[in-house]
Amino acid sequence: MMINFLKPAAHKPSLDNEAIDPTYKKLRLQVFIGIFVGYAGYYLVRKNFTLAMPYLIEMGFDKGDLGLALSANAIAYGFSKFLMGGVSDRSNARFFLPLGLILSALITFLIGTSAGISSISTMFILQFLIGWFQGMGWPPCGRVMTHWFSVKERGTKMAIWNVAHNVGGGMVGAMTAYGILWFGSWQAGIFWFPAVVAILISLLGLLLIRDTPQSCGLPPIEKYRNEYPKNYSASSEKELSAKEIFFKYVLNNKILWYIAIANAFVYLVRYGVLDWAPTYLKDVKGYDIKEVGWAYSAYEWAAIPGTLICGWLSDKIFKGRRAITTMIYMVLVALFVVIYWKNMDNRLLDSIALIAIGFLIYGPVMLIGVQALDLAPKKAAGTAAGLTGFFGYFFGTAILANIVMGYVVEHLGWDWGFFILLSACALSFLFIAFTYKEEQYLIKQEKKVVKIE
Ligand SMILES: O=P(O)(O)OC[C@H](O)CO
Repeated sequence: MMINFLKPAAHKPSLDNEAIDPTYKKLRLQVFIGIFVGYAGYYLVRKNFTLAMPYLIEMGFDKGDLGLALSANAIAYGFSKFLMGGVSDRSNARFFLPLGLILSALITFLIGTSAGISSISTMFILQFLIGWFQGMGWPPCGRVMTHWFSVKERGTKMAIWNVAHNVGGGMVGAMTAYGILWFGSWQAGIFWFPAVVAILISLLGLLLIRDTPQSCGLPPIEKYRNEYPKNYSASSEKELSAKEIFFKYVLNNKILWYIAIANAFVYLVRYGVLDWAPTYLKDVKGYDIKEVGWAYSAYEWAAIPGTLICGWLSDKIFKGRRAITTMIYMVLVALFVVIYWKNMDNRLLDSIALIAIGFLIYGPVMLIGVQALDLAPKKAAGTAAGLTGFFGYFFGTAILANIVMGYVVEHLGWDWGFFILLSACALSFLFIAFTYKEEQYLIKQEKKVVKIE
């Protein structure tokens, strides 16, 4: 049974005609800022544990055991993004997003206590909880996006929103450094300071986010923008049951399965390159730790322009065709993976290759989320994106990028590791290509206008 305060916000009587446009404009900006700041906040309390690992190793904990505790984060996140996506689709985004953020922050705070780091099993459980509560972040953002922005705007708007996670992730390092300096302990810097800021951000999210336009006395976005996607009708505004969401609209949607499988391979490249970059650069190419750190953060910062350009291209140049945009990006990713692999003596070229991969890979990461939102009814949007997230994190990140790649590199060498990354580029291209035809149909249908009340 749904907890009462989390239920989707009730529709309000319509505002006067002249109030609709200014209110829509104001609230669209307001809810967008709410989900941007809110999702950046989620990344402040996402993987702080990785920053604490050197201190924990000094305290005598084993690297492998700490890695195991960390893996609980990605595994729980994968399951939660899908299952909590189902709950989010039937919840008020205004309360759901801040609730997950507060819970993530509280657990993060707890990890910073001596009880939180007392044993590997405690750390495993706390990492699992963090991953689980983190899964409550993306789906309400997807709900807000599909209810406040039309299909044609989503490439650009999602691209801008999507950089929130790079901004949040990028700020953790600086906050940690200042936190240690100001508060005098690594626990306070790594865990407590970001957790307190995340709680403040969750209050801001509560203040800014609104569930649906109808809950503010506004018409649905399709009517406001006069843009009606395939199969849209008045019944598209009805909240769905969990059974309808999972079995009618998500699990039997063949195209969503293709996208989800493609996402596993895209995430294999995202984390296969990122997580192994420090080891590869240090062990194979002889980089020192400072150079590795620079290359590592350049990969993340390059994501911001790369994502924005990708969203713009998919909306303006490819007219909403996400598949072809992703396919082009994945070919270019493969090209720079080859350069990153084969170049042995030019450090500038290494940096260019890593920046290019970071610039390019986050476009497909974002567009697959957009495609999932586009292909499901908006009342099932969070679950649809959650299915792709589950494949991305459980199979792509935890199993393939971390475990399989680690084993292959250890036993067969880096050439085989790169063979896996290139195969992932090819397979993501292939599975996205399967969605190309359906997307043409979707875009043609969008031109037909279906009148609703
Ligand atoms: O990997 P996630 O689930 O945090 O999502 C990151 C981006 O927002 C994907 O669109």
